[in-house]
Amino acid sequence: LTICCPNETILLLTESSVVKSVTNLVPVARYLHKFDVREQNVSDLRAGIGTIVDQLAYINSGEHWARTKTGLVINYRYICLCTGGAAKLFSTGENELNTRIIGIRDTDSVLELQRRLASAKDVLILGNGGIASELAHELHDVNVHWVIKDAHISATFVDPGAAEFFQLAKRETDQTVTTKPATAIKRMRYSELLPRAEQEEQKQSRRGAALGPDWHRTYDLGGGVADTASRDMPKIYYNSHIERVEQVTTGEALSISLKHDDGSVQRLNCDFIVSATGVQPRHDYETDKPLQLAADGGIKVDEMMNTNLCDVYAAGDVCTAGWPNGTHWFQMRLWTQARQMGAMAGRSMAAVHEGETVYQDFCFELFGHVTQLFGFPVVLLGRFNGQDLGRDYELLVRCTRNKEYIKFVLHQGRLRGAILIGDTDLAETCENLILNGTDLTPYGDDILNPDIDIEDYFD
Ligand SMILES: Cc1cc2nc3c(=O)[nH]c(=O)nc-3n(C[C@H](O)[C@H](O)[C@H](O)COP(=O)(O)OP(=O)(O)OC[C@H]3O[C@@H](n4cnc5c(N)ncnc54)[C@H](O)[C@@H]3O)c2cc1C
Ligand SMILES: NC(=O)C1=CN([C@@H]2O[C@H](COP(=O)(O)OP(=O)(O)OC[C@H]3O[C@@H](n4cnc5c(N)ncnc54)[C@H](OP(=O)(O)O)[C@@H]3O)[C@@H](O)[C@H]2O)C=CC1
Repeated sequence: LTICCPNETILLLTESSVVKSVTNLVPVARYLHKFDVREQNVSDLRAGIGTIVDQLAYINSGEHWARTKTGLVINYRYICLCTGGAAKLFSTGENELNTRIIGIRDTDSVLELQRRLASAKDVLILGNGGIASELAHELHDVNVHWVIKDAHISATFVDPGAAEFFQLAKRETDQTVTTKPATAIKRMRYSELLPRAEQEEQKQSRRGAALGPDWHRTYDLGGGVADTASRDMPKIYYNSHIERVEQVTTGEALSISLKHDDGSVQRLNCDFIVSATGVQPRHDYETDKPLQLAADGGIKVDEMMNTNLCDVYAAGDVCTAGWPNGTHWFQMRLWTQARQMGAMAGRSMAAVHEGETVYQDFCFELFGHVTQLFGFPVVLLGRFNGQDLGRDYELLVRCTRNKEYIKFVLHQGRLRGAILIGDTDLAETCENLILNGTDLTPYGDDILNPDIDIEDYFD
């Protein structure tokens, strides 16, 4: 907004004085970027943005004003809701036992994880997505029990072949605990700027922006078991779910009963559970007219990031894409998409303000995500796991043990998705092949022949 409307008043209302921004933005392909996320104090934000540290409590969209939790009333012309999400936690239904279940969302939740890890011998990770995969890779000096519903690890991101690649690499490459930078636990959270009175209150709801990429590089996630230096893969319980959680009568541990899909039951003990079981959109404020929500609880937005309320926009984890998904795009609650949606909302608000027309950004034509899993660079493109392609697709895989894993998803001879693990330099080629719909049938398996440089060939 500051770029599109440099002369307008722009106010950032945020419940925490720590805000996150993208830094070190590096293009990986035409529409793909990798970046770091840094925390900074809201007072250090660029000129042109006013800031108020307070919580949004109410929006009167008819009269264009909002009220904060401390009673401040703010008149606005346009408002964009970027209030993110909260960890969706597994619950035992018993409050006492639920105190032994934690989620990971923001800086404070990681500090809580560290606190519990310090004396833990056994920790259970529940879930098979981004956070669980990162914890499985980063936790050390503690017995990790990884409970997943699927037949392979990291199922929200990769297929069984890539999962096997990661597990082999973890076993075979030197995974001794790489000592973290000597710095003590780097408190990534500045001391709040709030008056003392509110500091107490703030402690109750100390929330902040979700952690985003590289969070685990800044924290030592070591447990309380004598230094077992190695970073073996956790003990994995496939096709399983938690059936019962009880307090072990003698002592502190939890007794967990797992039920496997084949009907068998297994028991284990742990000190606490990390529920890495997804995100629920967070909009704990009232509005004069009801916000239209999607089935997953997100605020429904159109391709211009409009909600159903006049001049009210939404972007990031709090919203759900309400427009017909492109052939190669679908929503995933990621920093990658939060950043793209925020930029789209800003351009959309500015266009309305200036009486101009703006079109949906091209980035919503193709799903792209750059990340790291188990220490490998990973690029996910298009329908990388055959999402919504039914059974009517074929896979072409090239794998070099502990070096690279490349999977092409081909539908009627055309590339529809790709998983690129390792330094493959194929991201831009795959972007083009997906977007151009090039018929690859004539090339057969040669398309992944390591002796043929397809980057040059299709350049
Ligand atoms: C552990 C973890 C690791 C992740 N790793 C990655 C990764 O490697 N790559 C990736 O692409 N994505 C990753 N993600 C996902 C990514 O962090 C989120 O998709 C992204 O942060 C969403 O951005 P957002 O701005 O929509 O929401 P958030 O980052 O959650 O920010 C929402 C902000 O709104 C504030 N807020 C909420 N309610 C109110 C209110 N009523 N009034 C005022 N302020 C309010 C919150 O305090 C927060 O500052 C990770 C998430 C987690 C939890
Ligand atoms: N490297 C990256 O890009 C990272 C991205 N993130 C993002 O941050 C957000 C939060 O991460 P995360 O919490 O891992 O969410 P994810 O959506 O990545 O994973 C949630 C996992 O929990 C499973 N699950 C959900 N409910 C239950 C349950 N009751 N019992 C057992 N398993 C359950 C899901 O299975 P199912 O899918 O079958 O429902 C899925 O495997 C996500 O949007 C994620 O994409 C987080 C970390 C790293």
